[in-house]
Amino acid sequence: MEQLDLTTREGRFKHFGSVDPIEGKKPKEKECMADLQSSKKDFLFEVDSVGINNLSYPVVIGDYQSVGTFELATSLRRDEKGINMSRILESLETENEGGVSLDFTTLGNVLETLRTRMHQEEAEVTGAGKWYFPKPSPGTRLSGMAHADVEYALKIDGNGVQQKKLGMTAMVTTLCPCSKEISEYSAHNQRGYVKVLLDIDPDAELPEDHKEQLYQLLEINASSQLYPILKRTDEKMVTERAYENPRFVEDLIRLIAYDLVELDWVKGFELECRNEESIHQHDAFSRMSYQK
Ligand SMILES: Nc1nc2c(ncn2[C@@H]2O[C@H](COP(=O)(O)OP(=O)(O)OP(=O)(O)O)[C@@H](O)[C@H]2O)c(=O)[nH]1
Repeated sequence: MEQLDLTTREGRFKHFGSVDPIEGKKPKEKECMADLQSSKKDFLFEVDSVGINNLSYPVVIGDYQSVGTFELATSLRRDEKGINMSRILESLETENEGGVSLDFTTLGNVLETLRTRMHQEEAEVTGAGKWYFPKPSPGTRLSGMAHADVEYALKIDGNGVQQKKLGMTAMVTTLCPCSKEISEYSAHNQRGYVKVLLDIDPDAELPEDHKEQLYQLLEINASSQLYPILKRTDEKMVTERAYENPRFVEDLIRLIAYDLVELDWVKGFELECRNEESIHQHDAFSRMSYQK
């Protein structure tokens, strides 16, 4: 039995079962290693998308750093076995300046680098994260940090941008019109989630304040809005505003859809409203899609 020195880390590791590495027969230098991914023959099909997802990576959204989640991929030709996946992260790193800026220009740069380094025709990315921004209360104008979830999706090929999508999920207040109508007092209300995925015209000029525009039209059509800081005077305002503007999930989705159709940089959209019902254990939802 080997006498182990438990005062050293090496000794403790062996004591707990670690073994020495073997000499091995396979090459250790990169030039001598098999490169399976790059092997060429007829692999039966081309592949639409191959890459990585569920990647957590720092992002900058607006004025703040945030935690991003990414999916990045390229197409793959029929005569190639695989892609060199390490180049995906290398491409993302080229735009890392205290996080990757979540906007179409920066993501476009990442995709151009990726497409070139990977020698593939198409490249695509979806980057999502929480966008933080200051939001003042409706009466006292006291500002606190609010947030909405945003998603930028881009797909390019040798001819330029193929697909450009902008997603957002915002939280709102909805007050039930039926409950208001039938009850002697009060009306049940709840926190609602409005989720939109916009198909953006690649040729149109995307306004600088597109996030703000989108957030505003998602929440302004609801019964009332959510605020970080509310004093009593503010609380009275939002309570009464909700009572004055009752909305079913059906009302909300139609009112938002009207505003979205009016945006000239939007080609189409998928929209969902979901209420976490305060009088049920289940939720209520409405969903629609629209192409101009
Ligand atoms: N294609 C492919 N790669 C995978 C898969 N699973 C893991 N990998 C990756 O294989 C990568 C290593 O391969 P490459 O990126 O091709 O490394 P390399 O050939 O030394 O890189 P280059 O010098 O850029 O050619 C690692 O980043 C792994 O994440 C898979 O299912 N398919």
